[in-house]
Amino acid sequence: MSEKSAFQDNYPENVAHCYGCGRLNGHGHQIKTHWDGEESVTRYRPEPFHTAVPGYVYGGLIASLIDCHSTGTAAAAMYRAEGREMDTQPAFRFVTGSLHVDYLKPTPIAGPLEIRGRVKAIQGRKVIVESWVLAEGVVTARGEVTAVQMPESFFAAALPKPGAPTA
Ligand SMILES: CCCCCCCC/C=C\CCCCCCCC(=O)SCCNC(=O)CCNC(=O)[C@H](O)C(C)(C)COP(=O)(O)OP(=O)(O)OC[C@H]1O[C@@H](n2cnc3c(N)ncnc32)[C@H](O)[C@@H]1OP(=O)(O)O
Repeated sequence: MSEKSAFQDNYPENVAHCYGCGRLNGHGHQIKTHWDGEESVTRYRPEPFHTAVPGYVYGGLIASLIDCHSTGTAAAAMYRAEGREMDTQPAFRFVTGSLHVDYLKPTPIAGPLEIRGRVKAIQGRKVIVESWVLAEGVVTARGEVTAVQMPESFFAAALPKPGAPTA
C-alpha cells in the first residue's frame, strides 16, 4: 500500500459503493481520508447545489462527511492498533452504529472544508471517533460516531452489486 493512498482506496470492492465514501459510487462524495499524525483529515469542496440557506452548506452533507470521515478513521485506527497496512487480510469493515452532530455555526459553501478526526476509544468491536468540520480554519460543526465492526451476516447481505435484480 502506498503511504499516500487514502483509507477509502483500500476498501474491498464489494463494499466500496457507499454514497459518502465509496470510490465506486460515481454519484457519491468519494471522500478521501489520510492520517495527519494522531488526527485524520479529509478535504472536501461542497458544490453549489449542497445549499441549505443560500451561501451555506446543507446540514445533511455535513453529517454525511462526519459519518464517513469517522467510519474511515475507525477502520484505519483498527489496522494501526494491530500494526497492519489497510490492504492486508482480514479486512476490517465498519458501519455506523451512532452518529451525533452539533452544528455550531453556519458553514460557508464557498471554498473547501476540512474534516478532522481523532479516535477517542477502541472498545472490542467498536471504535468511538470525534470529528469536526473547519471552514477557513473555523470549526463550524462537531460530531461523534460509534463505528461498529460489521457482522459477517451483514457482509453477506451486502454482496449483491447495487442495481442487481433482487427477485
Ligand atoms: C452499509 C454500508 C457498508 C459499507 C461497509 C464498508 C466497509 C469498508 C471498511 C470500513 C470503512 C467503513 C466505511 C463505511 C461507512 C458507511 C457509513 C454508513 O452509512 S453505514 C450504514 C448505516 N449503518 C447501518 O446500517 C448499521 C445498522 N446496524 C447494524 O447493523 C447493527 O446494529 C450493528 C452492526 C451496528 C451492531 O449490531 P451487532 O449485533 O453486530 O452488535 P451489538 O452486539 O449489538 O453491538 C456491538 C457493540 O456496538 C455497540 N453499539 C451498537 N449500536 C450502537 C449504537 N447505536 N450506539 C452506540 N453503541 C452501539 C454495542 O453496545 C456493542 O458494544 P459492547 O460490545 O456492548 O461494548
